[in-house]
Amino acid sequence: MRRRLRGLPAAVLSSPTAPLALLLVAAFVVIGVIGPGVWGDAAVKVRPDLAYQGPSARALLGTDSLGRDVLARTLAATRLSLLLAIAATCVATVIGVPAGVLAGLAGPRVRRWTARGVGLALAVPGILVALFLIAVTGPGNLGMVLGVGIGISPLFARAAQTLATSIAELDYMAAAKVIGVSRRRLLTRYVLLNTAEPLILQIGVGANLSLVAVAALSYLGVGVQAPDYDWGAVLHSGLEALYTSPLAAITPGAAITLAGVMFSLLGEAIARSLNPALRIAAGRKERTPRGTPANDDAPTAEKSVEAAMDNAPAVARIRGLQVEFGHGRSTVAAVRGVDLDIRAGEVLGVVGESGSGKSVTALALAGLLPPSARMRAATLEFQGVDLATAGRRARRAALANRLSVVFQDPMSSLNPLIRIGRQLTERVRVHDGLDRASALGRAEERLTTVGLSAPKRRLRQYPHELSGGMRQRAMIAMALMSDPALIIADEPTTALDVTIQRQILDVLLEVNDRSGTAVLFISHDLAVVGEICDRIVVMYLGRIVEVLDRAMLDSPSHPYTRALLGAVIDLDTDPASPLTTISGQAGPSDSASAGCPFAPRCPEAMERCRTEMPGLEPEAGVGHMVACWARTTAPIAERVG
Ligand SMILES: Nc1ncnc2c1ncn2[C@@H]1O[C@H](COP(=O)(O)OP(=O)(O)OP(=O)(O)O)[C@@H](O)[C@H]1O
Repeated sequence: MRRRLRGLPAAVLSSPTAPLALLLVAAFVVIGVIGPGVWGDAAVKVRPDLAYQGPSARALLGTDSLGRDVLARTLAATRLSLLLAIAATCVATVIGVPAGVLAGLAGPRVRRWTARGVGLALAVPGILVALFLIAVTGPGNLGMVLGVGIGISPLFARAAQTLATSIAELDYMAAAKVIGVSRRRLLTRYVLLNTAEPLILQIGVGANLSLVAVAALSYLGVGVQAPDYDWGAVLHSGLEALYTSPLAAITPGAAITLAGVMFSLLGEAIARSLNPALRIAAGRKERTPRGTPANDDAPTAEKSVEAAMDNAPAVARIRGLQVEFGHGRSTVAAVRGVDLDIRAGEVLGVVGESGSGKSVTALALAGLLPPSARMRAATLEFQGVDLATAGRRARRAALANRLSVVFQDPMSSLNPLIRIGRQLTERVRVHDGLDRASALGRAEERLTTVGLSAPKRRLRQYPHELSGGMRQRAMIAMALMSDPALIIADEPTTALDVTIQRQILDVLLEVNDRSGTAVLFISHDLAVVGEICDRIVVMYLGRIVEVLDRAMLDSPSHPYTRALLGAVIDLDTDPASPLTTISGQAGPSDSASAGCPFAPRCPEAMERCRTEMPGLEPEAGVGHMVACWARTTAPIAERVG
């Protein structure tokens, strides 16, 4: 914390508008503190005979309707005006921000209803809400502050909800959930910290709105009551003679405007100081349910699956996994009865076109499905713990210690506001109870394992200070922190350039070799999968259509796998011959049909393929399984080659 504060003043000052903001803050603070004492007497001295006088030595900016010094009143009113605006902003923040953040993190139904409620509340002008509250509580500061605060709180709620929802969907939130970061920490260190910058900007704007609303209410006579006065009250007593003595109205108006500018600039400077990229740049400048068995419609044949999966111990066992999204009629079946074992120490590739359910299957295992997903599974076991029936704590403990996820986009996989060292050590400090020094020692060792140079320095850096490849290495190091039994790598190289892709794949393979960590490698790229994986699972529209060893990749059985392979370009591809394409497109209508989902695009489809879903059946070769009528009804001699 101390270290963070070091760069903070520099970052605040690095904002181009910071000098003006600080000047205004200093001026308003001084005037607010000394105002009532220094100008209080002149401000209340009534001289009706001197009403609406122009500037003079006695009253530099003229007088109001009762002959009082306009400048003295404006200066003396500073303290109360600012305090009321700040109090109303605090009320709006305390109500709006937590409500918005919690709604943003809630399930889709709560989120929808809250968004509607906030939308309705936004349609009611804040000043009307304030007038209503004042009518209930009677005129006075308390009713006005509460009224204005409540009136503008929907603005804060809307901003906080939108920001929290967008953060909740980022990979680093998912990664933090997998490693078992507590809800409180998720809220403070992940959501609030990452929404602080725009929220503070919003609070600056909200303070400006409060200031104007408070002044307007006092101007209308329902806010600050005599003998007290704020800028709204000063404006009230000067506006009558706007055309003959404009200074009486312009002076408090100018004070309101300047204070509004101060709030906005201050919000901007503070928000900027929370952005680590700017902070560091500034610093450098200075220094330098368990469900029913799924896939009822298909002969899933658990027995044959068990028979075909060899006897190696499985880190994960999935049977009859089904996942749906949406509600009512607009339901999308993303996973439609998946049976899968991930063996200890293997690199298992999952391939298939976009939308085939690869990621959703992995997310279901990692307990990271979004709230809009409905999952059913006969078995969803990780290291012997049935995740489908285990309680939340048991599930979290099982996953947090031994399962890690490396996501596609290294930009969004790490919390941008927390240093690499802290992110890497979070899991082992929370779960293994390691002290800071030992945790940092382990983090340094893991960064070395994944080939990051100067690991000590990396631990002190923020994610934006690393390149994409370095960030992905850091993600893998983070995944390795608690010696996981399984790493889910969901297209971990897609966002990287080709040379870096190769390095990241090598790191994953080395980790697998060295520590025997199983890797579930999700990819579109059959060439890469064929190169690095021991076994390959091919998915099509939410189903597994083929499981095969790498050695069998030259002679797959399923027409879809053959078509995918035909579309791979390598150095042996004849540039003169046209590329193979798979005709048609995978679509929801295919997934809804009772038959094989690939039948509409399959060159070998028979009548039976369109009406009956083939189950995953053993083929020739150990562990080779295929779901295809053309293969499983072929004569056995043909099947065994
Ligand atoms: N949060 C979600 N809400 C609604 N539908 C979703 C959601 N996540 C995934 N889906 C749907 O589930 C299906 C499977 O998605 P999934 O992400 O698993 O596919 P994928 O094979 O991993 O594709 P890609 O390779 O493009 O990532 C798709 O039809 C997708 O639209």
